[in-house]
Amino acid sequence: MSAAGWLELAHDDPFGVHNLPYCAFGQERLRGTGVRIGDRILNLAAAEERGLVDAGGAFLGQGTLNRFMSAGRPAWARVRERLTELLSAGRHRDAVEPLLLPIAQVRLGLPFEVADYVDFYSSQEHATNLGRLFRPGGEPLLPNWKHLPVGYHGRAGTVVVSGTYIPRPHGQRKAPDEAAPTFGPSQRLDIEAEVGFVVGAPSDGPVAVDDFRAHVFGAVLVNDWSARDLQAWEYQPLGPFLGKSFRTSISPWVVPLDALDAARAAGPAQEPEVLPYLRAAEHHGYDIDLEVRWNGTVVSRPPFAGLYWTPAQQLAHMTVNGAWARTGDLYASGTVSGPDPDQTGSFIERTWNGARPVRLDDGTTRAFLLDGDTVTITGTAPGPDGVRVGFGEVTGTITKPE
Ligand SMILES: O=C(O)/C=C/C(=O)CC(=O)CC(=O)O
Ligand SMILES: [Ca+2]
Ligand SMILES: [Mg+2]
Repeated sequence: MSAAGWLELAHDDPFGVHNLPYCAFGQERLRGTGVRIGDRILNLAAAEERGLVDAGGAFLGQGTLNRFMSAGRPAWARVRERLTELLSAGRHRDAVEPLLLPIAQVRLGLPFEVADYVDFYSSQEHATNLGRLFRPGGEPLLPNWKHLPVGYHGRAGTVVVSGTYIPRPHGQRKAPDEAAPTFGPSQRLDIEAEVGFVVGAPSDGPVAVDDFRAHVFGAVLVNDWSARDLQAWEYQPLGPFLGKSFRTSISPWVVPLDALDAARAAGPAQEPEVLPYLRAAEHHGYDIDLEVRWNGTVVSRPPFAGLYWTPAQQLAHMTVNGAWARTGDLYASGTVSGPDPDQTGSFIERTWNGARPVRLDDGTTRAFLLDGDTVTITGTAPGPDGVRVGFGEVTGTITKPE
């Protein structure tokens, strides 16, 4: 048997047995959860019903991953080991092959029900750029920024799966030189390329920074669509509100944390030293390469590895006040921006507030999003033996206001 097993996938398929991201799918007669292998999905309810996998019934009758995610790390590890065996060892082929569905034949849904949604602000380059753009003349990084992972609570109910259309939001906006606000469709619609982490095992209080792996199930790609004109007028003093809550898109695949072991990368040096509750025994982030396409043209390649605050620190901070974490809690990294202009995770940075429009392959130029524009964010990370781990994509197209 080759390393790629009976499925005969290419050795470097980013969706080989080293990855195994989970999803939820639904169509008229067929609704359930699955795990991706190559360009197919193993129907997990069918696999559990036939006794091929034992997740304590967590896959049966479920159109969402929440129940399985709540089962905790020992169950995730056991199921992952079993799935690896089923999808590698030739003796399982006859039982498993009939349960594989081509991805093209299913409608991928939101993989989990989002409990709470939190968005951080953890890229120093992004925070510095936005500080300059939103608060010119002031110190771009506020005094708290290097002491705690700044974040805000978003709107869980408007998190949508990749492929969902994004209607241009309406709202109030007021440019500094205007006397009074006006109401209408956003004229400065933007994206934010991020990585989100989802809580599987709940907590009844603070999650210590070293307990990250016991609670976090996996990671998704996030596009935190942002209406900059609405945001600039409304955000002080309480932070982002309607400028970001109209929709947030996530990828349909939840990449298990276990698939990202080879992508662990030393976290950044943190100076000044952080308070004890943010100090991890093993201070690490993840080396995930993002790519942002605007109507097909690659406009940016944001590097997640450079983020100042790690996902473990974010979760510890989010709960340190005594708040518990629930299954389905989604917390996003914040916009991922590197130091170079073509590494920025938002268009307000990429075009410097519209001053430097980008040219797309079709010869047109853009500052902010037009109706009909499509943005697709993809991501990959290092896996075992030089093979990449695929995150797939999160994509969305802007439609005229509803
Ligand atoms: O600097 C500000 O006032 C606001 C910045 C953001 O757009 C907030 C946000 O969504 C955080 C992020 O994605 O990094
Ligand atoms: Ca954001
Ligand atoms: Mg959003």
